[in-house]
Formats: sequence, C-alpha cells, structure tokens
Amino acid sequence: MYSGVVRSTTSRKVLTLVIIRKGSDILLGMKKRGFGAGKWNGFGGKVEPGETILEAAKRELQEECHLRSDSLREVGLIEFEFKGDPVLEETHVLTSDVFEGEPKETEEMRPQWFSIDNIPYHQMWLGDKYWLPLLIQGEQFKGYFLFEGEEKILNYELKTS
Ligand SMILES: Nc1ncnc2c1[nH]c(=O)n2[C@H]1C[C@H](O)[C@@H](COP(=O)(O)OP(=O)(O)OP(=O)(O)O)O1
Repeated sequence: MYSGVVRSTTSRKVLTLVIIRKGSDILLGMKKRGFGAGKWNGFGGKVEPGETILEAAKRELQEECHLRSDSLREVGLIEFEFKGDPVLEETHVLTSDVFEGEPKETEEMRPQWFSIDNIPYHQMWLGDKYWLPLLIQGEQFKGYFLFEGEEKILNYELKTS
C-alpha cells in the first residue's frame, strides 16, 4: 500500500477500534489489563473467525463498555507493526455518534468522556495524535505505524482519501 515501507511481518491479525462521539466529546477507555494496559484507547479487539469487521466492532464495544451501536461506520484502516514482531496488526477504525446505553466500567476498560479539546494524548498510543484528529475532522484515512516497543515510533505514513 505504501511505496516507501518494507514490512518484515509474516502474518496478519485483524482488529477493530471504535471511537464513539457525543457532541464535542469522544469516549475513550482506560485499558486495565493486557496489551496497551495503562493507556486510554478506543474500544475493540481481535476479529473472531466467522465474524465480519462490523460484527466484531459491535461485540467488542458492548463487551468492553456496555454500549450498543447499530450505526458504526468504518473510517480508517491502520497497519501497526512492532519491530521484531512477525505479526502485522490490521486495525479497522470505526465511529458513530448514535448509540444506546450508558458506558459502564468492565473488567477490561474504564470508560470516560473527553472533550475533543482535551484528549489525553500523553496517556495514549503515540500514533493516536496523528490519526485521531483526522477522525474528529470527519476524514477517512489509511495509515501505517512502525513501533519499537510501545513508546517509540520509527516510521509512519498516513493518507486521507
Ligand atoms: N499501536 C496501537 N495504537 C492504537 N491502538 C492500537 C494499537 N495497537 C492495537 O492493537 N491497538 C488497538 C486495537 C484494539 O482495539 C486494541 C487491542 O485489542 P486486544 O485487547 O489485544 O484484543 P482483545 O481481543 O480484546 O484481547 P483479549 O480480550 O483477547 O485479551 O488496541
């Protein structure tokens, strides 16, 4: 997809990432365990065998914060690579401002609304400050991020369409 990037990955994991919006707020969750613990992020996870991207996104949203949305739409596709890890994370980013329920803390995530003027980028994945503003502006985007560990980006590309 990106001419300048040579990937060293040999397999691919498909993930979803959902950002729910309400007026000028977005909903993030503090990841309590596992991969990305201690970071604010959208809601999502691995797409299970037999599931569509949309089904997986809806399931993860409900499992992680008890919200339901039948109006999720895909706005972004990001490939995350971690140096030395043979797995490329193909992450589908979806959003909606139509949902049912109130966000509730779960075993995995502690949800909290943030104003788009006060997003806690310093406690989020480093790449988020590049692509999340595009989502907030209503853009569609494709990206690639190469990380070294969790706290350093070696290379990235981001394009809007
Ligand atoms: N680099 C980066 N920036 C922003 N967001 C992410 C990454 N890497 C990622 O994996 N993510 C997102 C994509 C997913 O929404 C989550 C990771 O999901 P994970 O918790 O590993 O998947 P689950 O299926 O929920 O895992 P278990 O419940 O099986 O532990 O972060």
